[in-house]
Amino acid sequence: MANRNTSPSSTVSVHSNITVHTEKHPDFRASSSASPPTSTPPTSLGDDTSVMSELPPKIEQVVEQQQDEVHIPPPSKIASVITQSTESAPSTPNNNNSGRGRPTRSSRSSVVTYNVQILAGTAIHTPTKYLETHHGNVLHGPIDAVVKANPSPSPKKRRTPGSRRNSTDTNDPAEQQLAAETAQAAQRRSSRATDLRREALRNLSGAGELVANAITGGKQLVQKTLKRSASDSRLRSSTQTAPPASAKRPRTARDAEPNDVSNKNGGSGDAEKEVVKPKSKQWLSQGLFVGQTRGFDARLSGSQNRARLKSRKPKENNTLPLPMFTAGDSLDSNPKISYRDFKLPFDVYNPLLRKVKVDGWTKISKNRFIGEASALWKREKQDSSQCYCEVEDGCGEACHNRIMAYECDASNCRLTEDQCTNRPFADLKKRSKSNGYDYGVEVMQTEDKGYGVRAMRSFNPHQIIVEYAGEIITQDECERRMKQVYKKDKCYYLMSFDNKMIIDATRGTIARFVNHSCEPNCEMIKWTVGGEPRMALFAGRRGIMSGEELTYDYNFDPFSSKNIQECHCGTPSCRGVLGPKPKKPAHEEKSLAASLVAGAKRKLQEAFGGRGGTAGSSGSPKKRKNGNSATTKVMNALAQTTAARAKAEQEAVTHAAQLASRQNRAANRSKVLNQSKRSAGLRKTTILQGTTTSTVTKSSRHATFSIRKVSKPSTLNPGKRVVGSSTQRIVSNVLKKGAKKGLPPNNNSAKSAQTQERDETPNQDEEEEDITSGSDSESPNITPASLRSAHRKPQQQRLLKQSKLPFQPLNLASSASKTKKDIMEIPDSEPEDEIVEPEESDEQAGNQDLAKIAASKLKGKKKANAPASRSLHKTGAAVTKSAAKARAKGKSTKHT
Ligand SMILES: C[S@@+](CC[C@H](N)C(=O)[O-])C[C@H]1O[C@@H](n2cnc3c(N)ncnc32)[C@H](O)[C@@H]1O
Repeated sequence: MANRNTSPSSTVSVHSNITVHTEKHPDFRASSSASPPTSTPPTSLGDDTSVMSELPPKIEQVVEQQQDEVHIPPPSKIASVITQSTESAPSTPNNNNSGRGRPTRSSRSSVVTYNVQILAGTAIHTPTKYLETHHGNVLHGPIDAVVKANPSPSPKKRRTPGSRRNSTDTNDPAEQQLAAETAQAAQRRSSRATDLRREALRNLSGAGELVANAITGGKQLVQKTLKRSASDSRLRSSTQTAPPASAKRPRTARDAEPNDVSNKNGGSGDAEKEVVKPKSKQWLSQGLFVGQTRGFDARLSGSQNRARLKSRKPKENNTLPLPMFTAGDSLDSNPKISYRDFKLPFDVYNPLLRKVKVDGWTKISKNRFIGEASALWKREKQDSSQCYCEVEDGCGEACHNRIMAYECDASNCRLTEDQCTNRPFADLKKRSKSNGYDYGVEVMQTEDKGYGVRAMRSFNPHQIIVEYAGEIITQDECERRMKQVYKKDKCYYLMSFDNKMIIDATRGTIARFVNHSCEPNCEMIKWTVGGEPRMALFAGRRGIMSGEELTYDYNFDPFSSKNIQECHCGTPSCRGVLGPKPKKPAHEEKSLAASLVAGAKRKLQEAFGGRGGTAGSSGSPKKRKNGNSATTKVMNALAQTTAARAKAEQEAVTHAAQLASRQNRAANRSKVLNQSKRSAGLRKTTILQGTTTSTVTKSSRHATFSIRKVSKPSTLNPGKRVVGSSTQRIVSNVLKKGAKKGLPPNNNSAKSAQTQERDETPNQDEEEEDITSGSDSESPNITPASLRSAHRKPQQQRLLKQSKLPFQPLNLASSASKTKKDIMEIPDSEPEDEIVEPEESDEQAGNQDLAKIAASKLKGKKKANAPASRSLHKTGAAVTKSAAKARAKGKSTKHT
């Protein structure tokens, strides 16, 4: 026993304390080791010597025989035997000292303990593998039958799973296991009985007859039990070579395969063949759908259906194969196919909503006024917006409301809810009523930014994601909370809102958890919904993929340096802190159009308020407050203005040159025309013949061609004094007078002036008098382009802008007055350019006039600038008023 093998594979029991000599049938050695580790605890008996060695050889033989026959006595009988033996035990010499407290070794060994589970065969925790190893070779039944069934057992050979399968001839592992377990249970019961019997024998070693009787009785009992168990069909089937599984019909042909093979190899014949035959599907032989295939169309005839079936192409499989099974293979097998990256939907790769529980977050879904905020909130209606979109537009990108960040509703949009696509907050409301994936965001735990929010679905570019709502508080309340309530907090949920109020989302929507990023994927935008401002998080221009963390740029105002926080957004352009966005240089910020508008404004200021943008900007307290950035802005603006001015000057010069060449060409043409017309003896020419020839010639040209064209200042030839009393001069006079009277310039006066001109009054004084008298005689022929163009204020502005002349509102009067002056400056050498190319439109004509003015202005820029502004103020009430208005406007703009 000292060298006893205690390993689990040992065939010697360490618990039963019985060593059975099994020379005859070494295979049976294992039967004594049936008791698992949890069975009867070891006693001190037999540590040195085998009990069996003390047994008389006769008894040992009996035991051997008993074992060979594998009789299992019922436990109750055995117990009675054991009781008897223990009762008789004190009479044995080993128990002599029982009266002195601790009993002797041998007496202690006689105290039998039982493991009821083992005895009942319900101890299922013994590893099956262990049991298989040790009890697989136990045979059951009468010896004769066993010997018959196993004529030449190979005692040393261990059973492998393969060999076991061969012996059972089944492939169903469940059934194999069931059979094995049943067999093992039976073995356990039998071996336990044997063990107990042996123990009983050992205990009764000195009991002589009693023992012999007991054994005999026990033998009978065991035999009876064995017979009973042999009659049990399950036990019987477990010991038979044919597996119990074979009784069952296999479900598939594959299941049946091994049996088929065994049949081919001389298996058990036709009966078994039938057993392995797979189930055949039962088809309907009657009823409505008999004979119809899946694609059968009842409207077609049989042959048509067949033809259709034949012609049908195999359906293309559009289902996305799961990448974990196929993507790799596909990539390897077909390198020609190009694949694109994709992401699985959030609910596929992350199917469960993660409910992160956040302490101290009271969720509210609507803005709530707190304290004074409600009283101080300005309730007057916000600026309204209206859209005029058509149904086809659907309030798309061009929708006025959308551009102005106003939500469309019945009051400001003609489209219905279904037609209009500019109702983000209404959409959000709908979404919030559906499931979590529709709503689309959830709180997550980030690595180093605390909580965050991630998308559980994809969002289109600029689609609304979630509203930022909370408590609306005043600035005072905000300061109080910062100092008192949130003193120790690291995270703030405060956001500037409308009416100088603040949204505190400490109690608010999930949007409060959205973290900052210097390269964000969302934007926080204020919208006007039903006349009220509301903040919401919108997807950026790239849109959002499911699973992405949502971020926006806080443009954070830390209030004090104490609150400056380190940024962990980890983007390449991270600014390092949760600070405000650096201001972009003005030229980057503004579009070309915006800068042009700004330039025009500046010029307005120059014209009305003083020279240069610096003075204007310095007057702005707001800009002064802004410090460096404001200065930079002004400097940039100045640089821009200078550059634009230089460019415009260049353009004006070019334009003037073009005009000059055009005029030359026109003059040449007119010479030819004049010659032919002179010969025709025109009336006007005759009238004017009393004056100088040259005058006649020229005036006749005027008379002939200038009825419509003369109005252009450029067409006037100031070199000819007589002709100097041209329409323009008259117009300017009329306008001047009108302006002096405080009258707005009107076409009538201009027209009357031209009517006068039509009469070709030779004397300028006369002319002027006539004009003063204000003859209103109208001529349908007189619609001078110059008058129309002169009335086109924007046109003038544009040209003036080009020429960089100071802006002149109601420029008509001043330009007219100056025209007169300018005309005087134009040298005589300028020929009859009044005969303008007939193909030119009125507008072009006007342009040319103004361009000419511009060109002449450029000649003496300094000179021109100063009187211009002066004349502006002098020109008349209308001008003064508008100038004052414009100036006031410019100033007020600065101050806001
Ligand atoms: C509106 S809360 C955002 C939710 C916050 N992470 C939380 O756990 O409740 C703003 C606070 O989040 C933290 N935070 C947000 N974005 C961050 C970033 N990019 N880096 C570091 N901290 C950030 C800052 O502490 C900040 O005060």
